[in-house]
Amino acid sequence: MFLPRIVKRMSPLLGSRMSLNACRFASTDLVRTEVDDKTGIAVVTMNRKPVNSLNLELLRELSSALDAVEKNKSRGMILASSLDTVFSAGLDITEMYKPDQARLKDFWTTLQEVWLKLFGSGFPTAAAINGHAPAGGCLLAMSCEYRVMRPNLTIGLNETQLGIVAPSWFMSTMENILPRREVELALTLGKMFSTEKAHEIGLVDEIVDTKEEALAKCTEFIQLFARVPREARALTKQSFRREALQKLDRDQDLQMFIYLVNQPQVQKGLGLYFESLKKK
Ligand SMILES: CC/C=C\C/C=C\CCC/C=C/CC(=O)SCCNC(=O)CCNC(=O)[C@H](O)C(C)(C)COP(=O)(O)OP(=O)(O)OC[C@H]1O[C@@H](n2cnc3c(N)ncnc32)[C@H](O)[C@@H]1OP(=O)(O)O
Repeated sequence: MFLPRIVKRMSPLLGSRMSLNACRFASTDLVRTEVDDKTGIAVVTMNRKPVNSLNLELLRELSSALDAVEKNKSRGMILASSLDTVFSAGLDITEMYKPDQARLKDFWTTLQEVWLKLFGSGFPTAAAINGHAPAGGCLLAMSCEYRVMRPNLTIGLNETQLGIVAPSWFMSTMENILPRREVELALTLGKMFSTEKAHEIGLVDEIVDTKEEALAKCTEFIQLFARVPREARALTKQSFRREALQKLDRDQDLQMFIYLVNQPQVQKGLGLYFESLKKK
């Protein structure tokens, strides 16, 4: 259970430029939320070693962090990772391989919830992609309004490479950024883009060398909205994203997921993939 701890502290996060700003922290082991008092922007940092794979607990805490950002009326939110080379490895395969059925249901429902809150948020969002972002990691980054990434990393929806199918709302999220043709190719190939290629096609907005620069660029993006009336901005964003949001029929999607994941050939594929990751 996520219990936000709100305390005043000096920010160690953004280096010397921001170190004098007092921050409010609402943190757990898996997700750290820090609101800069000067900018009013919350940085939500995923912290699940070794690769921020999204298990039920991490998803629950992300969901609570998004609620806290909304409730605190933050000016915006930056999603980041505490890890040096991985933003998020996507869904935790162990949640889907030989799953406990009740937990599997909870897991998928919580993932839906996180996406609905992040993609559908009224506040501005940006992703500081300071590491690889395959599959579910790419979904989180794409659900934000702006993406800043370090060089020589990879990002994409690689599901077909694993023998599984990205749910239609993963597809709609990519389609909110890239032209349809590009999305179809990326999805059918299960393409992982380099940072540089992702920037060239517009999947990523800026490339920077360090995490600190990524956070600074995300901050600049969010500050673009400083003079735009908050409600008007929020309703415009939500209206623009409504079609994608409304297309998700949560019950039907859950049933389809449970059915497909439990298919013997999908279980076999997930098992082989998981083994190959371990042997790497
Ligand atoms: C027809 C049927 C259709 C559908 C039904 C089924 C499903 C529907 C749902 C579909 C949606 C899926 C979305 C997903 O997100 S699936 C997950 C996809 N993720 C990946 O493919 C990423 C895999 N990981 C990597 O590529 C690398 O780990 C990464 C580049 C992120 C980092 O590399 P690095 O070299 O730094 O670390 P590794 O040595 O590879 O890994 C360290 C340990 O972490 C474990 N690991 C990695 N990724 C995962 C993961 N996603 N889940 C669980 N565990 C993971 C890895 O095994 C290593 O473990 P140890 O060996 O140290 O024990």
